[in-house]
Amino acid sequence: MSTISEKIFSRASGKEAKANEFIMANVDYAMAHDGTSVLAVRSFKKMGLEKVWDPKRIVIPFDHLTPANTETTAALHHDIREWIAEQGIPNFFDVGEGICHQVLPENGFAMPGKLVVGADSHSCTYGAFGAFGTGVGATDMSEIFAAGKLWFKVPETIKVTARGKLGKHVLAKDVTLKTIGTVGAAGATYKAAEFYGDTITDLSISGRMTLCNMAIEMGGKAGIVPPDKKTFDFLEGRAVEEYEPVYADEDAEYCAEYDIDAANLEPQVARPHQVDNVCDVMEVAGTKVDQVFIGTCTNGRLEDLEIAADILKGEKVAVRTLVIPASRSIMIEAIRNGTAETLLEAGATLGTPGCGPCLGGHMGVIAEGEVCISTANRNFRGRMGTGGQIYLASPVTAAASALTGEISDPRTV
Ligand SMILES: CC(C)[C@H](C(=O)O)[C@@H](O)C(=O)O
Ligand code: SF4
Repeated sequence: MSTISEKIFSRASGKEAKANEFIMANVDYAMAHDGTSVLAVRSFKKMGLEKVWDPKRIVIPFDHLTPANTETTAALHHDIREWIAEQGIPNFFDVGEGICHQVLPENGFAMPGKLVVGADSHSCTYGAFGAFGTGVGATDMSEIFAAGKLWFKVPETIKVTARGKLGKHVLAKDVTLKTIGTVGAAGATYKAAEFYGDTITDLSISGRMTLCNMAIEMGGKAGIVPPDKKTFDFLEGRAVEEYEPVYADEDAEYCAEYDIDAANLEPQVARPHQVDNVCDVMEVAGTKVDQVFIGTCTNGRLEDLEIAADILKGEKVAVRTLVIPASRSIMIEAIRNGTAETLLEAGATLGTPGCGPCLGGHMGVIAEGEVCISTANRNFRGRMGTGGQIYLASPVTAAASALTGEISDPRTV
């Protein structure tokens, strides 16, 4: 009677692991990006260590401040590149390759049953592939760099079941926001979430990534979709090693259960400044926006860009609209299939694959008093610029709002 998390931690610790126990687990893959690797490497060096435990199991994408925005960032990038070369870490993805949470799955590091730990809170994205993906701080990451293991408290698990076919212009992001609105921003603190129901199995891999990506926004340690044929097809020729899918037992114990009625779901929006401040789009329709941002590890995939392009085709945006593909390969595909051209012709700006203005780093921060509707995962006060207001929504709601210059229900434009 075990949950997916208990099974993954049992394998990773070499002993039967049960919720609330403390265990030492072997990490399958460890990720740090340009933002956090700096601190992890500093702490690693402080321990007086020379070589990392296993260079092949470390993945470092540069995505947060890329291309470098200041001389300080450029110098940090420079130092980390040197350390990566010194350590012989083969899985280094430099400026322009994309956002860590897109780069790892695309390159086959997120696999069913694996323990994938990242020095970034949205590492829960890897749960879309049936992995236990979770974020840790940079100091914890330095321990993993050193020894390949870390202690964990095995989380309890909540079960979220979404049923019903999604209506027109209602997307994975709406299911995600509804789930967070229902569970609450702290409702799943230090718990894993397992996602079930026909709505979830019907989601594309991209949609499942959106859902798992935001598990941390309800406090979740992980968000996991049980792997199925879609997962295995995606991983075909991509997985970097063999993997063993893991499923929960019928009588696994859940600490809470939630049901989401997806059939009657309206497009959702999270209002400033909390991710669980969720409502139907109609409640905020008409709110004037200054900027639209389509991108991030939540919604910067090809499917998201295509959905936006569908709405914007042959039209002109009414406000500045920034589109940032989540990875190089997504950008290439968007160029190849005409999506990029459609977006550019509609007046959107296309940015280098990476995090962009998501956390207020650069490339599209907003001014005091400005409003941005964004496809990202966080709308905290000041995140995209002090005094700015962020509304979170799906790519189709964001694109519809770009057309009108105000928050709009995509079913009405
Ligand atoms: C910079 C990084 C530590 C941070 C995170 O952990 O999530 C960032 O990616 C974010 O989304 O706020
Ligand atoms: S896109 Fe945003 S949420 Fe995702 S890793 Fe980058 S900064 Fe964090």
